[in-house]
Amino acid sequence: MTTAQIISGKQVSDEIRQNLKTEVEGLAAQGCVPGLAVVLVGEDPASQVYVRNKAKACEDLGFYSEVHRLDADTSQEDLLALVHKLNGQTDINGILVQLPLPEHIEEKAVINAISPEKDVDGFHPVNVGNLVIGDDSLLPCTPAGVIELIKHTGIEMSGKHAVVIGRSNIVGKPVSLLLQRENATVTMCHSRTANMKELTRQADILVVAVGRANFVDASYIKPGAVVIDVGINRLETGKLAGDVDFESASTVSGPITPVPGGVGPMTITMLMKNTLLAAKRAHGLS
Ligand SMILES: Nc1nc(=O)c2c([nH]1)NC[C@@H]1CN(c3ccc(C(=O)N[C@@H](CCC(=O)O)C(=O)O)cc3)C=[N+]21
Ligand SMILES: [Mg+2]
Repeated sequence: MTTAQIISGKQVSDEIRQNLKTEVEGLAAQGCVPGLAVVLVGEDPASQVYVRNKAKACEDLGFYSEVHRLDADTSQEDLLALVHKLNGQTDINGILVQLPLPEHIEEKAVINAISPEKDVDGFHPVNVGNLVIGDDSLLPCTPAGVIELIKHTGIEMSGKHAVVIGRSNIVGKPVSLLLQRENATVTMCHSRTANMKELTRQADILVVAVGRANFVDASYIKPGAVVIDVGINRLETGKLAGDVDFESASTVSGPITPVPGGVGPMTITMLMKNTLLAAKRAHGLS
């Protein structure tokens, strides 16, 4: 039976968005309206949903937004030309090119083409470098959302053992850096880690980003540990599953995120927060 506290990403997200909305109203009076451009190449159904959610979030918050839907066979050259155009548009403060891109397009070339000041995904090498150094940067959205959710539990990160499963550039690596920034002691596990359970069972905070449905069950978890599930796996049944087997894990864990309704909504909220920050910087207001 689940006795664990469920961390509602939806609820935390709504609270943050309410604050962002208030700030946007104040900025509008100063002639600053945050603008986000979302670029989608091809017709991946999951991407369509995310892009729609992002456009809706913009509308709810009073942002200006543009959605550019390009054919799956769009050339890299044409995509880069659009990015350059958006870099030059003063009504656009944030640019997000939805990943993954079709195989004939080199993702790195596209990410590198986005102005670091408009890189609201936090994927550009300049922003990644600033994150590593600890300088001001636009933080990657999912990792920033994970930290917000942990903060929301009220559980102190400083001095705690945080274990991250996964070492991707978009989640595992940056979330490890952010946890360190919060003074946690961080262990990173990945597919070649030999004694994974031994490590995860020592975790006061466990962040799971492996991309495998229901990979982590109760046997990985120290009683009372905070568990953050970054996984979004679409099952054959059409249902969404996390990387954590919630039913099992929540019998031993402390506060734990569900999927859906956990990290996902926070990712979009952090995107909005980054776009607002980029807009303020562009207007010399931050
Ligand atoms: N350049 C780029 N930046 C991204 O941030 C990016 C991307 N590409 N490609 C795809 C992934 C995935 N992603 C999600 C965002 C929100 C939810 C989300 O809102 N999930 C809801 C459920 C949505 C549903 O029902 O499918 C939830 O977990 O409650 C999920 C996934 C952003 N991504
Ligand atoms: Mg989630």
